[in-house]
Amino acid sequence: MHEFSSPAALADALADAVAAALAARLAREGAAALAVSGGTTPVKFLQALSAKAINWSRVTVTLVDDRWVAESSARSNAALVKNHLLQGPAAQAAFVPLVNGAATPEAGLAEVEQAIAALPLPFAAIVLGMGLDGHTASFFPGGDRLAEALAPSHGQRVESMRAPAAVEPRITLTLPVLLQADFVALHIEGAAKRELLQSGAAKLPVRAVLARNPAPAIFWSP
Ligand SMILES: O=C(O)[C@H](O)[C@@H](O)[C@H](O)[C@H](O)COP(=O)(O)O
Repeated sequence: MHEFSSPAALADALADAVAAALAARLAREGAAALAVSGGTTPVKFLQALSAKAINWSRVTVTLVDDRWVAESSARSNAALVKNHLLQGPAAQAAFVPLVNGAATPEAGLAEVEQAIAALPLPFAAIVLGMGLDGHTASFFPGGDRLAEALAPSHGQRVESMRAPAAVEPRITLTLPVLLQADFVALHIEGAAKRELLQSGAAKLPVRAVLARNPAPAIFWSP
C-alpha cells in the first residue's frame, strides 16, 4: 500500500503514476485509453492529472462506471470527468461516455459495448475507487448482474447493474477489462476504507480486483 500524509499528496503521486502509464503506452503504440472512477474521492486526482504534459490528443478517456443519469445531474460521473479532468492540457483528450440516450442501461448497453470495443484496449491505466460496502466499479454486493460483470459471457466489456445501494441503475466495465489494463490503481481515503480492506472479509467484490497478478497499486491517505 502506498501511504500518503494528505489527499493532495496522494493525488499528485497517483497523477504521476497514471501519466507515466499513459506516456509509456503512447511511446509504444501512439494511442492510449484511460478509465477513471467517479464518486467523491477522485476530484483532486483528476485535477492533478489534467495538468500533466502528455500527448492528450492521442488519449481517450472513459469511466470505470457511471450512474444512468443525464450529464446535467450532480450524480453524473461523466460530468465530473468533464469538469475536473478534461480541462487545460487534458481538454485535448477524446471522451467516450458510458451513458447514452437510452431509457435504461440494459437498453443502451449494446451501443456502449461497441464504443468501448473500439478503444485501443487493453486500457493503459484504470483507477478504481471503493465504497464502504466493498464495491468497486459498480460491482455492488447483491447487484443483479454481479456474477455476469465478474465473469462476462462472450467477452462482454460492459454490464448493467442494479442494486439497492447503487441508488440509480448503473453501467460498469466488466472485471476482465479492468484486470487486463497495463496499470491498475485502487484509490481510497480514510481509516474506515483501509480497515475494511485489511479486515480480510472474503466476500467483498473488491477482492476480485485485489486478486489480480500483479496486484493493483493501492493509494491511501487519511
Ligand atoms: O460512481 C461511483 O460511485 C464509483 O465509480 C464508485 O465505484 C466509487 O468509486 C465508490 O463508490 C467510492 O465512492 P466515493 O469516492 O464517493 O467514496
